[in-house]
Amino acid sequence: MSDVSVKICGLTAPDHVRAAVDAGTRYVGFVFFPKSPRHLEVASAAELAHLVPAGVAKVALTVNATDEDLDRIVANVPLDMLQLHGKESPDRVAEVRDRFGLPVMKAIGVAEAEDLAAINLYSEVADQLLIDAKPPRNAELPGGNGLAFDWRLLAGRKYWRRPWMLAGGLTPENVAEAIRMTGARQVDVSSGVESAPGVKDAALVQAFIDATR
Ligand SMILES: O=C(O)c1ccccc1N[C@@H]1O[C@H](COP(=O)(O)O)[C@@H](O)[C@H]1O
Repeated sequence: MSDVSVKICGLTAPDHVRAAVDAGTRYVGFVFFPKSPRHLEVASAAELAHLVPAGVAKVALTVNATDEDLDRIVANVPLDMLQLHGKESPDRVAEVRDRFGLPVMKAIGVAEAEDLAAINLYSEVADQLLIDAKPPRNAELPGGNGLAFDWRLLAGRKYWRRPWMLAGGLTPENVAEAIRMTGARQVDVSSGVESAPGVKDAALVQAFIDATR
């Protein structure tokens, strides 16, 4: 299970960044979605991004963002990747990738086997895929709900065409089992390392990363 890369998503304060970096994260995620308790204004995200050392990738998470939204984020926040976590079509993913010149990770919600078809579809246009639990109907947030899906759906299917991350309801307690069952080489967590919505807990962040090793 060595060399599993971790993304700690939804950092909202400088001490969150320090906790994630000190614990050995490979990616940090900044959320730009006003309904989320992890939402950041562009200026705050820029301040946090400047605390991230080289070697740790800075990811902007957006949901059905317009070009105007993305222009503002990309112009002001130093970034390494865009995470598209809404209902962006394959054409829109390709368009964002071309227009902004950054690698794009497309989130795919999974609840049942038929949802996996989207993985091949988006593999044509995205640089990475994030395989997350499908949000409940009428959920306020399309992710960050602390919900897991049935990891058995991914068992034996680890060789997708693109690098992928496992997400959804991961915690320090269950991440080792999730990696074992799915073969994931990258994992992403938000609410599972928080003491309250939007508040990352340094001990939980450390425990999560330790549990992936
Ligand atoms: O974290 C959020 O607030 C969020 C908002 C809107 C879309 C996605 C969001 N988070 C992403 O969802 C995964 C899973 O979250 P969790 O670990 O189950 O809480 C998270 O890693 C983010 O990439």
